[in-house]
Amino acid sequence: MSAHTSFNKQDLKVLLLEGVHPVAEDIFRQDGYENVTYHKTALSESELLEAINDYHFIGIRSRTQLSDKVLSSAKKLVGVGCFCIGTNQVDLVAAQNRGIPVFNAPYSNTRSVAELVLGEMIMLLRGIPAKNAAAHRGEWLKTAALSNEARGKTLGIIGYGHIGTQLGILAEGIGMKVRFFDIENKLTLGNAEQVTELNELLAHSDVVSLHVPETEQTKGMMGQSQIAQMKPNSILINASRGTVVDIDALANALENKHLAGAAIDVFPTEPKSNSEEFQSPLRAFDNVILTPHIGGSTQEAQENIAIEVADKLIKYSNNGSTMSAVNFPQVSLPEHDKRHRILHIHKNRPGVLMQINQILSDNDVNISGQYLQTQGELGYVVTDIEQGSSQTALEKMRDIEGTIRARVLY
Ligand SMILES: NC(=O)c1ccc[n+]([C@@H]2O[C@H](COP(=O)([O-])OP(=O)(O)OC[C@H]3O[C@@H](n4cnc5c(N)ncnc54)[C@H](O)[C@@H]3O)[C@@H](O)[C@H]2O)c1
Ligand SMILES: O=C(O)[C@H](O)COP(=O)(O)O
Repeated sequence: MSAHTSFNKQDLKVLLLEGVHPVAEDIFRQDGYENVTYHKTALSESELLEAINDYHFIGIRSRTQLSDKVLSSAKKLVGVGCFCIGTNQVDLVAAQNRGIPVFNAPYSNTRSVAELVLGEMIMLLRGIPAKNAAAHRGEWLKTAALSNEARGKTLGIIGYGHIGTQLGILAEGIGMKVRFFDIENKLTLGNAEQVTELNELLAHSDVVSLHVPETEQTKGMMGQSQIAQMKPNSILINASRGTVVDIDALANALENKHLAGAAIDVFPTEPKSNSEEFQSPLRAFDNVILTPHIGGSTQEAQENIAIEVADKLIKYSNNGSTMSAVNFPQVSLPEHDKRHRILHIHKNRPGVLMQINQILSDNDVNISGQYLQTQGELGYVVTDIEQGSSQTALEKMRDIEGTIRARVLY
């Protein structure tokens, strides 16, 4: 990674929230970013509105809401790092319109979620949560009623992505039959079987586990009628996003004993901090495992995420590379030692590249490398030039119609 950037790294301010693993702060500092502020908690909207204007980079997890309103106050913001998988807490379009790439860690905590769900599935099939709660109250529920082995049971996975596939393999390892529903045609791993109708999956699964992202289609996808389609005495697990399951419908199904149990890690509304009370109708049920959105919260996952996302933010800051940004044209860039690198982010419209090159030609600037990528409404041109009049060229490029932002690295 080049040690030279147009900004003095000491002047670039980094805000890390929600107790991201401390190795992220170490990585920034080791790369020369001395101005790092670390908070263990999320900031409220009003706190963010007050603070964010000072920062060039922000690192968050799933709690911090980077809305259009918050981003409009973030005048200096260069990049956002979601130190998690989900990016639904960020208004990605608003960030894109401001030329701010958003990075995440799409894989690092997936194994942790799959392992948790496997454990919950075994516990629920044996009726352990209810027996455990009763024992804590002094009751002795020694019975084999509604207590089953996982072997030979059917697991229905909804969303067969990074987590769903790993869960499928782990479940097959203990002798379960795995079926899945996904909107895409997926390569099946092990002996898993893809089904084309959600209702069919629901009707024949002993355990249904959700691993979809939060989208318009997945919001409320497990409502009253879908839960009613589930096999009597089956189990529902949700460690994806809280909006995917209708909690009141689930509570009804548990109340009338249609389901044998559930494990829920994510909720439509979650406490903003560990000191806020957790409210949910599911608290009434001993046969429900309730966890505070910790599917990906293991030491291993959090450290790997911190390394991955901090590296992506630093690479973008130092080098302009946007590989794996979720809302931005992706450009993988070589080092630019001994050259100046101009980054030009603009609205995707014809003629911008031509104007950039005209400016360089008019200023006798020799291009040594050029990269263009577009995504939707956004265009990103990176031009490596021989050292010299990059600042003059940059000023002129900023005047090109449709320019969102431009900066030079040297
Ligand atoms: N509880 C936690 O702490 C925790 C941790 C990590 C991830 N998550 C959540 O889990 C989700 C899944 O993670 P992943 O890494 O497996 O994601 P992924 O993108 O690898 O897989 C998601 C899968 O869902 C499928 N899908 C999308 N919409 C669908 C729909 N309407 N119906 C059926 N399938 C659909 C996609 O095609 C894809 O195969 C994340 O988006 C995140 O919200 C939660
Ligand atoms: O999107 C994710 O990776 C999970 O929901 C975990 O979020 P967290 O970092 O807030 O625990």
